[in-house]
Amino acid sequence: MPETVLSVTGLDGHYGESHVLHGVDFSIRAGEVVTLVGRNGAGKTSTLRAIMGMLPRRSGSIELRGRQLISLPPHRIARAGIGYVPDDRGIFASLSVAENLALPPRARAGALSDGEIDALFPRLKERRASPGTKLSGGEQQMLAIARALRTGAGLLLLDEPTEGLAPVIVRQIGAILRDLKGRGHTVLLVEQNVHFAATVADRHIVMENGRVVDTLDNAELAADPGRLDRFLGV
Ligand SMILES: Nc1ncnc2c1ncn2[C@@H]1O[C@H](COP(=O)(O)OP(=O)(O)OP(=O)(O)O)[C@@H](O)[C@H]1O
Repeated sequence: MPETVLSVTGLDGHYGESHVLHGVDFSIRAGEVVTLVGRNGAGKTSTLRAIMGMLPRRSGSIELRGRQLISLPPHRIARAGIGYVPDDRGIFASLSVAENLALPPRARAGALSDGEIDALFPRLKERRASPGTKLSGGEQQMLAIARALRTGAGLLLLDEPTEGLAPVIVRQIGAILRDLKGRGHTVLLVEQNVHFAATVADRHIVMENGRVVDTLDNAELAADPGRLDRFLGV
């Protein structure tokens, strides 16, 4: 069995007085692509933010390859090897593609080289000198993923990478995720599009009211496509 990369146990999280995560438990093994699914407000984004140290109050345990992260600040968590692509993608509009890519330091061994980034994201190579403002939503998403990979992050957290993108671009993002999986990367993504999720992920973690309420793999999803419906309200 591959090693456990991320282990989240009894994770609680608050925004001020608002208690939004109630003992979240799950783990992810090396090379897995796993989705977090659930209704709006279920706590998916907050879970990613808690893992990155960005939720103001959090408690419980978050281990990255056995290293406890719960008390570390976000920059130390990023340096430990987690790349985070938030739902707004975090692209600097006034900087070019090349400048956006070069922004975070190459923190670790295993970082993708510029050549590898160009091969994986040919569209970005063509647009190296374009400012962030001139990029389509899909290009921004690719740039944000490329930027995370360039740091050497072995674990990627992606918040709704396909949101608002045209089907042809969604397929390209899917191909990139499958390529990354083939290279041994581990990915946790929030995904509303269950059909897309089934084409890229090994396993799906279902959240409701700040808790994990079900976990199923693709074979289970295929055998019982209605199993997610009651959680997603479809
Ligand atoms: N900055 C914030 N301040 C206060 N409460 C927040 C904040 N962000 C989210 N919440 C609350 O936390 C709960 C979980 O929200 P979260 O965004 O994690 O859910 P989600 O499953 O990612 O849903 P969505 O797809 O709508 O983002 C919700 O009740 C939400 O209203």
